[in-house]
Amino acid sequence: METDLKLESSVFVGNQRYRAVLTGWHFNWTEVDKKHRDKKTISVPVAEVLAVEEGRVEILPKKLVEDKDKDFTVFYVKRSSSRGSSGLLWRLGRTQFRCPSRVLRDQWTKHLRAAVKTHSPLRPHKLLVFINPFGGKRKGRKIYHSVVAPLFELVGISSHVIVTERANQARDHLLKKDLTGFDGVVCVGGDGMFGEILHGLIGRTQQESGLCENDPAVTLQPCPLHIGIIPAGSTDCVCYATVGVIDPVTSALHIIIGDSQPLDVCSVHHASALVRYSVSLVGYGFYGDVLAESEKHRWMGPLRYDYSGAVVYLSNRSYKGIVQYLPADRPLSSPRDKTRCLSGCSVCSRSTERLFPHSPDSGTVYSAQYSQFSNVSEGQWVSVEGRFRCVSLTCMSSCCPKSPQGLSPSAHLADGTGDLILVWDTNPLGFLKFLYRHTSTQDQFDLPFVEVHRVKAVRFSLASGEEEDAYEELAGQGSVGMDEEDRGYVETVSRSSSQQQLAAIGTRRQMTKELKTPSPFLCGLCCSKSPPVSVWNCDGEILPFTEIVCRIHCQLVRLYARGIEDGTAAHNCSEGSDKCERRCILH
Ligand SMILES: CCCCCCCCCCCCC/C=C/[C@@H](O)[C@H](CO)NC(=O)CCCCCCCCCCCCCCC
Ligand SMILES: Nc1ncnc2c1ncn2[C@@H]1O[C@H](COP(=O)(O)OP(=O)(O)OP(=O)(O)O)[C@@H](O)[C@H]1O
Ligand SMILES: [Ca+2]
Repeated sequence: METDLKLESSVFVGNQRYRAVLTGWHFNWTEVDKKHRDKKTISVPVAEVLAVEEGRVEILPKKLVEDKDKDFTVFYVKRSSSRGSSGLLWRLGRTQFRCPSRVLRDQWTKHLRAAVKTHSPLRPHKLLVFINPFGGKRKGRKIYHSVVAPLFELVGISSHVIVTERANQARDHLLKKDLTGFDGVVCVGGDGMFGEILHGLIGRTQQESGLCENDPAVTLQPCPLHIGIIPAGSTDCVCYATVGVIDPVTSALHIIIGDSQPLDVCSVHHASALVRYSVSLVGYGFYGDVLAESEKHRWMGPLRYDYSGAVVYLSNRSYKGIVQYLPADRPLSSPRDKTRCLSGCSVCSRSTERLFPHSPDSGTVYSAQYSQFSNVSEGQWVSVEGRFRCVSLTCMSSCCPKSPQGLSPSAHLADGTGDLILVWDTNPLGFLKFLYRHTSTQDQFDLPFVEVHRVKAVRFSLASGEEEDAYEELAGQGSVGMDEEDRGYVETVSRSSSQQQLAAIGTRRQMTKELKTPSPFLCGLCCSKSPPVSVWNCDGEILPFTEIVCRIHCQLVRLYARGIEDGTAAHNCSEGSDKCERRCILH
């Protein structure tokens, strides 16, 4: 590997003379202008140089190369803020340079290309791309061919593109077909399509490692292939929460430079069998009901969630259940610490160090010890029982355009924990307040009927006899009137603990009764009886079981992303500074 990648010379950009410097992590060019003292420097981290081409090159509307002799063109990542989103938009920056001689031009192209190789080792050469032609507004194919493919072509990425013809085709392909030579898998679609890639890659990796996915106690093997998401779906929550914007160009550029964002994954089990994996939401009650309702209105497209959300809200349901959770070990953070997991997050970096102690960059030597689960004793589980509006488990903030801070604004993408949000039954206005706070920066956990815990596993069961009662009640629905308990009280909470836990954390038994005060305008809908059981929404899929066990697996997959870049954290990256690594935001 070439070590001396420094180079400095005069160059021209248009008619203006510049001093160009390649040093360590950065490529800078500064205007040489005697009149102005404030010299303008443009500084590009080498890791964000996309391509270096001989000549004056343009790629749109089609590739054009002129003046090949003393010229070279540098394509790089250019940032701009995005109104209404958490992160920054990335665009293709391009500068055409003219050198005093061809020899110098050749030196520049050679040195820049070598520096790029050294500073971004994870750039993909060959990608497997799945396009869902029916996702979101059905624009997947157009988005890929008009926006993404030209960028991949510019940087020389070869891609094998499969336009899916049926659901689960991408998952099955990844489970069975030869994947030799691919550096990563890209999905063009929404969260459902991402879910297919997630299941295919995790399943394939465990098959090849001889590991059993059914047992929640097994430490799974992290996937070697990176996942890229080109957003073209309805919610695009995974893209938003890992990039900060929903923008195909930004996502394509993260893929091109080989950014790497590890992601926690939750495995969901029922009766000793794996049911599904989740990265954003495992939700019972409100979110399960919204999903079930929305399936009836698929024709509405992305709007179906708002419509179904309103219908379900107005039906005013709550459900009984027993929730048990394992609190996170030695947590470095808390769901209410008001911090946010942003690009370069120190909490997640510490998890990476613990998980991969011998190779922080490549993540190949996996320390199974860190995420041990099998030696957990029954007494470590905390148990709560009662009636809930919703029970949600999220491995990350799950921010999305509907909720720019997310279900749990301080959750981390890659810390090996999830946040369990328990919303106890409450009156309709209280629940509306809780939902409404998701749309602003107001704290949705600062409500008396909401609690949140940082956890590594969760179990959900129906109260004993509840399941049979549930079926009986369902069968008799319509003829069964409301009894006193259902009518009079919305919050009947009983939290029980196991013997050992009583000793460890003290009694957590509590009974709260609050008079139900339905708002008059909701009467027609809200006074009908809740069905006895809800369904689980697992990243937008309805689970076929009610009683489940969930376990969070630390950093099981890696995405071509870097977490949300905070535009407000811009710092001045001075010319020639080697201290600013590629994590710097705006220069
Ligand atoms: C008053 C306004 C309240 C707005 C409340 C907004 C809360 C939004 C929280 C969004 C959380 C998204 C979590 C991500 C889940 C994804 O893995 C999954 C797959 O794509 N998406 C869904 O399941 C799709 C789930 C979609 C859930 C949408 C819920 C919409 C609620 C609307 C409530 C309206 C109340 C109106 C009262 C008259
Ligand atoms: N060719 C296809 N025909 C039908 N369904 C498909 C096809 N390809 C993929 N799917 C399925 O379509 C579902 C939705 O896809 P996707 O996530 O891309 O779009 P979406 O509009 O965001 O939907 P959702 O809101 O359910 O995530 C996925 O679960 C995927 O399994
Ligand atoms: Ca997490």
